[in-house]
Amino acid sequence: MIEAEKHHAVVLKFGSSVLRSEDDLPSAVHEIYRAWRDGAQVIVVVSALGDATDQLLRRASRICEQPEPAALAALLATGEATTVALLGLALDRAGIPTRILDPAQAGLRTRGDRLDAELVAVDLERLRAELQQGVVVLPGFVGRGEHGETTLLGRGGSDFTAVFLAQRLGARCILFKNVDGLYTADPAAVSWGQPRRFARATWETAKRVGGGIIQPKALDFAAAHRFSFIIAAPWATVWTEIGAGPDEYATERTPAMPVRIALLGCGTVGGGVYSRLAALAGQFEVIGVSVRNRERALSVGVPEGLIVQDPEALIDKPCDVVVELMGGLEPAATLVERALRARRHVVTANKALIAAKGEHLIALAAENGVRLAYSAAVGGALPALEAVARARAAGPIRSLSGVLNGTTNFILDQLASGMSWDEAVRAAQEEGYAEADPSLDLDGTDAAQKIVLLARAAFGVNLSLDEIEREGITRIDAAEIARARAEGKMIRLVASCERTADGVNARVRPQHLPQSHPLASTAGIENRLLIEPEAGAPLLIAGKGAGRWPTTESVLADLFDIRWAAQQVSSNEEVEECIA
Ligand SMILES: NC(=O)C1=CN([C@@H]2O[C@H](COP(=O)(O)OP(=O)(O)OC[C@H]3O[C@@H](n4cnc5c(N)ncnc54)[C@H](O)[C@@H]3O)[C@@H](O)[C@H]2O)C=CC1
Ligand SMILES: N[C@@H](CC=O)C(=O)O
Repeated sequence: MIEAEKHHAVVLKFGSSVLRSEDDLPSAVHEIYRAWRDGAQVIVVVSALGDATDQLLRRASRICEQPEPAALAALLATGEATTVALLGLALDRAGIPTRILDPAQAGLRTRGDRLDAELVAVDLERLRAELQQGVVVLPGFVGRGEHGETTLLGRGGSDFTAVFLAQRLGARCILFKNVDGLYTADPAAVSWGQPRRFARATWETAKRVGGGIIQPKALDFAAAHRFSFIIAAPWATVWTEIGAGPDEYATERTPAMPVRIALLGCGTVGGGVYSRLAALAGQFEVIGVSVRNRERALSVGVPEGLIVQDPEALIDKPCDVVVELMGGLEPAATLVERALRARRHVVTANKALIAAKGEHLIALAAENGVRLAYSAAVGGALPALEAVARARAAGPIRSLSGVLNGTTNFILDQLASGMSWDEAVRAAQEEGYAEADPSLDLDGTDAAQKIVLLARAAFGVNLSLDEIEREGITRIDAAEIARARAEGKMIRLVASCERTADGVNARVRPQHLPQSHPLASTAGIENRLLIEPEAGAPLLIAGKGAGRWPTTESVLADLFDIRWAAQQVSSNEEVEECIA
């Protein structure tokens, strides 16, 4: 990851070369999610998809040969507005809290030519307030003139929007392109010779050699404000920093091989993970999928040739990462142990496994020099373990409390809206929210397993499930929910733990929360976690905690982290070989 985490805020700009169609939206979501999970406040600036702007221009010219700027600006702005809306939907599917803004809401004021305007102001107060609520997505290329009219920033103007916003916010800025940085000449246009990539280049050099890669107005603005930014391809492990320089060529590395993955389990989450890995074939290669139910695997497009029945044989095949998405304690525990001993990294979403055997497996991974990653085991897309780790690094934590089970929260909402118990449970199962055995959700076991993982991250203790006092939602009915609502309260299943003089205490139980409580309005499959430090302000985080796509997002982020780390190691080895 490109140092987004060191900055409080990061502006990520996705241009038409990387968002060619709706099919590219999930890949942009992976980049956005990783930056958000790392604790950055994320502002996303988008262009129109692919050649949408050209198509709109052709459409305009079919109607009127010399269109009036007001109408043309209004028409072209729909390209970016469409991408913003579509990306908003893709982020929602992934369970990431998102705020969509239009140029007027963002206060993006311009001056000058209506079709080639200069940005002069942005409503920073509004932006900062929106960033407290989630990832902010807004259109590039479009602003509002002095009288509120739609204005455009000239072709490639989304670069200008991104650089301008980042400079004003004091944020990091990454412009994602379909090249992994600035080259001495456009690699797509050169018919002979090998253009060289810059690791670092001045604004002037970028303007001289950049051709169409960065909008000249964005470069002029950056140069005038001595503002550095990055040009990268999605999932880049290399990039170019455009700034004060001096110019420096990159040491070219051997292109990275795809990370080889053995997938164990292809149900709700495994099916989502497989379909994304298949779409990311340049980065990952699935070498086999171990399943119990062939039909389910075939239905998400796993080819016959990849389906295997013997998970042990699959783990023993040459591979880099084993992704365990079968769930339950056995055979998952035995297989994960085998994978770690064979020096495979392991990614899992299995909280039952990590709650029961985490201490042992973490030690085994360390002994074998591999990673055991399990972000998805708590909170789906909610980056709960990461937020707790950051809070702990900043100072001692007093307590944690959260709504950590999506199924029960969803069921409580369905009961409140008139559904019967059986219907509500069936709906949670059909949507893929519930555990294979839904009683684990209903009786509070799933939330208790999650609080075991969080207590380990917050306090370094290994609680056993038996130590956790727990009560689920099985005794709650619609009448009790209605009574609570009449008193201005919401019933939520809350898992919590805190340090006391006697150690760490944890519990799971339904609570009647006043509307003003930060967990009271947790809706549907949303999860929320409140982290209270010994000193300083509490932190509340939210995100979708269950379902195929939120959980897939989290598993994918673990895999991208492993890919990133592996490439750092191999490029360091290459440098050492050169020195030797
Ligand atoms: N569904 C969700 O929203 C979330 C699930 N998780 C966790 O992710 C894991 C997977 O959950 P889901 O995909 O929902 O479950 P699922 O029941 O839909 O999928 C599990 C798949 O693994 C297969 N499987 C089980 N044992 C196997 C074996 N021995 N060999 C080969 N395949 C085997 C099953 O046939 C099934 O297709 C679980 O640990 C769960 O707790 C975590 C976060 C959210
Ligand atoms: N069954 C779990 C799935 C995610 O962990 C839930 O409903 O929260």
